[in-house]
Amino acid sequence: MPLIATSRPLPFPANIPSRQGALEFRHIPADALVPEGTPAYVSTAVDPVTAQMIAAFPDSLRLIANFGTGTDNIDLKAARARGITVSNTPVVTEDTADMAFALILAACRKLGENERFLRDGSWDATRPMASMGLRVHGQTLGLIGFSPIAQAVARRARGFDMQIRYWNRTRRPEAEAALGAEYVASPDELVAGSDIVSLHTALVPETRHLIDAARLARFRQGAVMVNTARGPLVDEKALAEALRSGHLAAAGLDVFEAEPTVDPGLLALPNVVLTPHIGSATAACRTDMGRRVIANLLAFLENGAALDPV
Ligand SMILES: NC(=O)c1ccc[n+]([C@@H]2O[C@H](COP(=O)([O-])OP(=O)(O)OC[C@H]3O[C@@H](n4cnc5c(N)ncnc54)[C@H](O)[C@@H]3O)[C@@H](O)[C@H]2O)c1
Repeated sequence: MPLIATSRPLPFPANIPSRQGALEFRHIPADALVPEGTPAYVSTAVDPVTAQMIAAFPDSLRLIANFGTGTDNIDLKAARARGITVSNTPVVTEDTADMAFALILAACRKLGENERFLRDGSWDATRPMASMGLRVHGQTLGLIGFSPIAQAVARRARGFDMQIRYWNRTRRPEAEAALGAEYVASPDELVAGSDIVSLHTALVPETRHLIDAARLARFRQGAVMVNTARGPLVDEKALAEALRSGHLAAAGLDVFEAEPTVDPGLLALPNVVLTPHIGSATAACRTDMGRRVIANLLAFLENGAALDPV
């Protein structure tokens, strides 16, 4: 019966058969030793798998199956050095794109702020022009990164008659033509020419603080920024300042620099919509992700190759 260590208790069914017998999932806390003989470790995107943990894994452990798409929680270099395969669950694209679009709409149309007015009894049909929301349809959408999620956002934006521009470290002519998107050569040029900017790059050392104070200064006056990718892509303190000064009209954030802590400066602002990293948090998507973790485990245990190696 293969023992599969997990970084937290996971609601997997008890009797998943494999050629080596039913899989037995057992939560092993980060500071405890994974037993010898364990072939795989399942992590979730919010549980760090550090170099120290990887060094302490038994020699039998050959696969880290991440329950999530982003693998920045795992020290990939340390895994590679020990010859451990890492897999992910790239089945969250459409749900996360829905979330990015929900944040675009919520930030531009001030959904959070307006709902708070209604709930606290301040319904006021005569509110001044300055408190009005921003138009979404027909605006210019700038995508930072042309990842699968970015392209799914672009498909939605077409239905809103938006002009789509993107910057990616590699130009993607085919996807660009299919989506009617315009390639822009630098992030600075992209933010300077977009009404709404949405972030979609992976978090790697080169993309940390891709959006810092200097780049925020290049955004259009009154622009909107949405981040459903990873918090550390943005210098949160600089973003809070840009929102406080009004240089940015609004933001929508699903991810944060030090989750689950949110910068108090952001919490204090009315013009930012904040959600607790729920890009993939639909019941259907989480079910798909769980199935994909199991499919990766079985493929690896039975055929020696994961379906979704990173
Ligand atoms: N909010 C959520 O719940 C949620 C859900 C899924 C994914 N995500 C995040 O969304 C983002 C996009 O995910 P995805 O699956 O579409 O794509 P991905 O994670 O495969 O990222 C690919 C993108 O990152 C860019 N990239 C990689 N290395 C780079 C570098 N050194 N410099 C510049 N760009 C670089 C690539 O060019 C590409 O555009 C990721 O950050 C991912 O972690 C968030």
